Amino acid sequence: MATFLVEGGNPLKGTLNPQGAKNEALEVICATLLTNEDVIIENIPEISDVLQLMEIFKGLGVEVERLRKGVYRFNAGSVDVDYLKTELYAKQAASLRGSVMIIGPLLARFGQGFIPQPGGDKIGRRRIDTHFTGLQKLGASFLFDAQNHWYSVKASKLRGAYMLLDEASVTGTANIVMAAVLAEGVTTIYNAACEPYVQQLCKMLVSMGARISGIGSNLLSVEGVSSLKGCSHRILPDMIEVGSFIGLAAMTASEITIKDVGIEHLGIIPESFRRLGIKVEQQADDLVVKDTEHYEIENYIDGSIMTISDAPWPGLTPDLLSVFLVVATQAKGSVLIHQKMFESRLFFVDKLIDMGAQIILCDPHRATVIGLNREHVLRGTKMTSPDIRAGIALLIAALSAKGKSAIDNIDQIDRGYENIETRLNQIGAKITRI
Ligand SMILES: CC(=O)N[C@H]1[C@@H](OP(=O)(O)OP(=O)(O)OC[C@H]2O[C@@H](n3ccc(=O)[nH]c3=O)[C@H](O)[C@@H]2O)O[C@H](CO)[C@@H](O)[C@@H]1O
Ligand SMILES: C=C(OP(=O)(O)O)C(=O)O
Repeated sequence: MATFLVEGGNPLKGTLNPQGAKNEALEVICATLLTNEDVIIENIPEISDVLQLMEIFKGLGVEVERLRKGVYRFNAGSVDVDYLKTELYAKQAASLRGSVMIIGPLLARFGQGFIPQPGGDKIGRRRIDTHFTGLQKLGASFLFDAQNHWYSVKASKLRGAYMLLDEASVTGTANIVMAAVLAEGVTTIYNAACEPYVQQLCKMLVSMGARISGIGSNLLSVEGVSSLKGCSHRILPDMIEVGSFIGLAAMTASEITIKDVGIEHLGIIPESFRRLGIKVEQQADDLVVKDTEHYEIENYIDGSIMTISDAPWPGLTPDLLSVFLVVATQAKGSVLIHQKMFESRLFFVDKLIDMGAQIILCDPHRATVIGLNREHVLRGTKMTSPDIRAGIALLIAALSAKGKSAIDNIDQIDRGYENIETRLNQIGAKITRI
């Protein structure tokens, strides 16, 4: 397991280019299984989760060709479904969350799909019931092998159906849509997730010949077609990385320009940082963060303490709450961070408290942060990255801290941020990978 050694306290200045979105990449790569024609995808982040998914695809017999950095050709003309029964597949699929999304397309095209308990962040219970109830509605039979933690689906034919999802699951909606595009008849999905990742997936499917309406809403209608063709698709900038960079600039009191952010796809994210008092200026499609020596958290109109909480899109993504939390530690004022979706994502605050932050962990879902207004800078320390987003939050804390820090288990950060130390060192950070 690699470690980052971080020398904190250096001001950063310059421009950062966000990578392509991890969660969109995982969805659209899975969608390439739906056609026997070439699909070209641009702006793929070359991060460990995505590279691991590509390894699974190669095992399945999919041609995966790197045309140039971030641009890949996929051809699923011949797929060896028996690969799903190998031990290697079980190991690979269990290492990332995104692997769960091969089920829908494989079921649609080959009548079967298997998946072991998917991996991803260990941030609390992560049920996948919604995926399977949706696929069952389309006519699939479902089996769960509780002893080996294997989920499997089978269907000789899928038929469109109406369904009201029990929760707006992001990967669940993706799986169901990918199955429905090749089902016979119309599928209506109510309470669908509509994060930009899902919107982008649907747009790519439409360019492959699928018929989907309601894209961007929580009511999707999919009229099944008999086959899909190839297409070219470009992945959006990673909104979580954009948010992480806003947090980094504020916390280190730096001036950073974040280029080509895809502003219209960021939803409530920039405004939520502004509510912490951070000046986030829009210049064309760039965001500029500056003058962050002091930033003051807003209160509600009645004077009470503000809450920053997550919600399904267009609410605030849960994947940025760790960054909001760390940024609040140097603000003026107090805020309640309420992570509603996941129950084990806030425990990393212990490390921030060791560094001198004033945080009360109220319960596994809620933490109150009392901002220090830079009257005391954080102190460098030794820490471990428990998950991808706590990892980046700890890296931001270490970069703002006085003295040296060591962050272990940075493989977690590598899951979602490409060459992060190289990119941050280019604008003045001092991070060494050992
Ligand atoms: C690979 C990928 O794309 N991962 C993302 C995806 O995970 P994933 O698709 O696994 O997450 P889900 O959307 O299924 O659910 C996330 C969590 O929120 C809960 N939940 C969800 C919807 C809802 O209306 N109410 C509710 O409580 C679920 O029970 C679960 O605990 O979406 C999550 C929620 O944005 C993100 O954190 C993950 O980064
Ligand atoms: C929770 C996340 O990822 P995953 O769903 O892949 O574990 C994340 O990206 O913050």
